[in-house]
Amino acid sequence: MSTSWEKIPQFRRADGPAAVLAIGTANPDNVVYQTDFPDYYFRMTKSEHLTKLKEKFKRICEKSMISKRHIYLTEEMLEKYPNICAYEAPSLNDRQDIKIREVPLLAKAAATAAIEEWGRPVSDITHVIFCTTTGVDMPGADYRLTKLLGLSPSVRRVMLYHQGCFAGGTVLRLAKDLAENNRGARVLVVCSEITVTTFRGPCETHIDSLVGQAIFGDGAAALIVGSDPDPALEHRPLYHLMHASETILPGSEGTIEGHLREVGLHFRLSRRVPELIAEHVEESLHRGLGSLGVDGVEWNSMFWVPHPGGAAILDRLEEKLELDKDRLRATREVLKEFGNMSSACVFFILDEMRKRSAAEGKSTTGEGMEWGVLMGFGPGLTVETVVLRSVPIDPCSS
Ligand SMILES: CC(=O)CC(=O)SCCNC(=O)CCNC(=O)[C@H](O)C(C)(C)COP(=O)(O)OP(=O)(O)OC[C@H]1O[C@@H](n2cnc3c(N)ncnc32)[C@H](O)[C@@H]1OP(=O)(O)O
Repeated sequence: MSTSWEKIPQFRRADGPAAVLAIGTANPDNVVYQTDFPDYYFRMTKSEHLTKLKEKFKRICEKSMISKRHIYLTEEMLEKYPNICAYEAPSLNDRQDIKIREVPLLAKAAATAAIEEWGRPVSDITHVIFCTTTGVDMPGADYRLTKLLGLSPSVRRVMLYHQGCFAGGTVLRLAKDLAENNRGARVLVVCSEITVTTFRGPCETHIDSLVGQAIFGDGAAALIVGSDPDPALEHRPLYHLMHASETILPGSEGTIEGHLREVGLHFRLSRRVPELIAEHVEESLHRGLGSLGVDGVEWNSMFWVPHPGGAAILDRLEEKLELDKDRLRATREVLKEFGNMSSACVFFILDEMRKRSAAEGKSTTGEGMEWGVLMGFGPGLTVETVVLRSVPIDPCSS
């Protein structure tokens, strides 16, 4: 049987830009408070004798601007896995067993919340993008999530392992391309991060690892992304994805690295990271906005969603861009309540921002502003920049 090209249905692009149609988040139940954490951490890792190091850790925790974090590993679990509490002991098998099971479960909780807000059946999801820093496996966490949610076996999946904190921007960049190039596509995007692979005891000569112990937390966020929302079936979109780009910062090689070993994931974090990000941030912003023909923007007239890698990064950004204190309010709130949840963080901020904007009677989902920017920072040093356009808030719907 022969088919002529003319008879094959034409695949069409969407008319409008991709948009975030719903957001859901989830965290493990176990909460650690930053004020108690130095005592807890040095006790659990049997490191009480390292008194000077503990004092330094206290200083880092105090300056982190974090009040609490959700962490999957409880005291009971840590007692069961002494090698996870050591600085360097073979522990990858135990870590992997936990992550392979728990990362998709946390993702399911966030995805379920997003799908519920979206309001359409799971059978309408056409694509899945799953992102997690660790827990690499075959078939992957994307496969497990597909099964857990009962998605179509033919849903088109993309799995991103081991990217790090910039990947909140990466998944949006991919989702935008998928949604805009496949008319009717509805992309479930999930970032699920659990610190089981990075938790380890302290080491006097590896203070950057200690910084990681003070700032990383666990959480998952899910979005539904699609173009041309159907008003009969879907709510108004929350944010339009107008432009997405990625770049490696010059002179930044080796400043953030993560190496997977028998002992888990070892992090390298240079003190130069906040300064490097601030030094180059305007280049990324001009590239993104310039591509849209938007020029001469006053930075305080935009809404901001930078990955809160650490308090110092936010401080340097504020200084460099001369941002008013209010501009990073949602970002600082997420850092305070959850810590650095790697790729998932930026979506917690979007969620916080749109809810707060509605609660405070702002005219748009972007704190009353029209244009905004979401930025991911991570290993490389890689920067993802996504230009967003907010959506008017219907005063009758809040
Ligand atoms: C995982 C990914 O892919 C992406 C990521 O998000 S990676 C994480 C990115 N985050 C960062 O790079 C952290 C940025 N840093 C910070 O937020 C802050 O420096 C901090 C909260 C850690 C400390 O706050 P601060 O205001 O800078 O306090 P500061 O007094 O300078 O530092 C506290 C102590 O930590 C030490 N310290 C801070 N950063 C350090 C680093 N990267 N390496 C080693 N030591 C460090 C300081 O030397 C200092 O020690 P002393 O008290 O003995 O002098």
